[in-house]
Amino acid sequence: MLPIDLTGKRVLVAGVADDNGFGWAIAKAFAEAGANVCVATWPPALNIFLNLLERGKLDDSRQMPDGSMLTFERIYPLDAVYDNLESTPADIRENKRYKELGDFTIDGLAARLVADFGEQPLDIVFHSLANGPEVKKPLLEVSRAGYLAASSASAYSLVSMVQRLGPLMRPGGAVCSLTYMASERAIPGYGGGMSSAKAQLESDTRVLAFEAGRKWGVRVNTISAGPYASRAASAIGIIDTMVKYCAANSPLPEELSAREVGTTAAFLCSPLASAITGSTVYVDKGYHSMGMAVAPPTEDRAPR
Ligand SMILES: NC(=O)c1ccc[n+]([C@@H]2O[C@H](COP(=O)([O-])OP(=O)(O)OC[C@H]3O[C@@H](n4cnc5c(N)ncnc54)[C@H](O)[C@@H]3O)[C@@H](O)[C@H]2O)c1
Repeated sequence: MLPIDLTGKRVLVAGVADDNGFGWAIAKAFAEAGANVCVATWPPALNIFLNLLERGKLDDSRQMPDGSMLTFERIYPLDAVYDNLESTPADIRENKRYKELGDFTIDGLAARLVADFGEQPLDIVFHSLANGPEVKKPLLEVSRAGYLAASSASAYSLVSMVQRLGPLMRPGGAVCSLTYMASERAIPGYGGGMSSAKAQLESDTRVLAFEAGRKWGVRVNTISAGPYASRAASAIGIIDTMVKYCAANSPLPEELSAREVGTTAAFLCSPLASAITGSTVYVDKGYHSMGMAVAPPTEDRAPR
């Protein structure tokens, strides 16, 4: 057998706050491949996530195929909009959800990883986070602040993470993120400048792959996932329509599962993918390859 074997590797998955999103499925796939998994969680969602875990509400989702339970080596607070505490606005540092957490910035995350595990603590960094406060607004109505906030949380966060975590990665390391096809085709309803942020993320993936490859031997890729009804995606307001439309019109006429994104992530970040870098890899049942809709989603033509 040709195994995806990540035994002895440490992964950081940034953007896990429940068991509904891609981040959870990705963390689980890495754990199934034998990696030690740390996660980083947005401070406003951290307490709820810790409570769900403590009260056993996520135990069903924590079940691993071998009968063991998914465990995280560490759960770090992270607001990926902030690079260091000095440049973080006082109202955030003083906010009740943030002030007891220590350094929740990307610099703080890097420092905690070094304090907990030593100088080169990481093999894999997975960026599974995005935020667009005006995502429901069409681009024609998006404010400058909303557009820049989407870019900051959803695109520059990756650049900053590679800048700060790249030096902590062991040789053969891999970085990966999640993008969406709205970066290259117009998807009505995916607003707020999020389409622009995803275009930045994909372009940055190519440039970071070159720079981080030459500097640290680290690979950088992004997975372009099909629509999936996570918590963040539900905020768009039309995610169910997007999921049904894609399932009805894809070469593989079925809904995408988070696990399919997780297993691709495990492969892409494993030594089996050692020659893949700078790529946008579609995990969308082939929808990106279509040039014409087959049919609108209707009740009698429901996806399998
Ligand atoms: N769900 C989809 O249809 C879809 C499709 C393609 C790509 N994606 C991408 O997948 C990634 C994961 O999203 P998801 O759909 O699994 O939803 P999700 O809600 O599970 O994940 C988004 C995470 O980002 C976190 N987050 C938001 N702002 C943050 C910040 N400033 N700092 C740190 N964390 C922050 C949230 O707390 C949440 O945990 C995102 O990049 C998203 O754009 C999603």
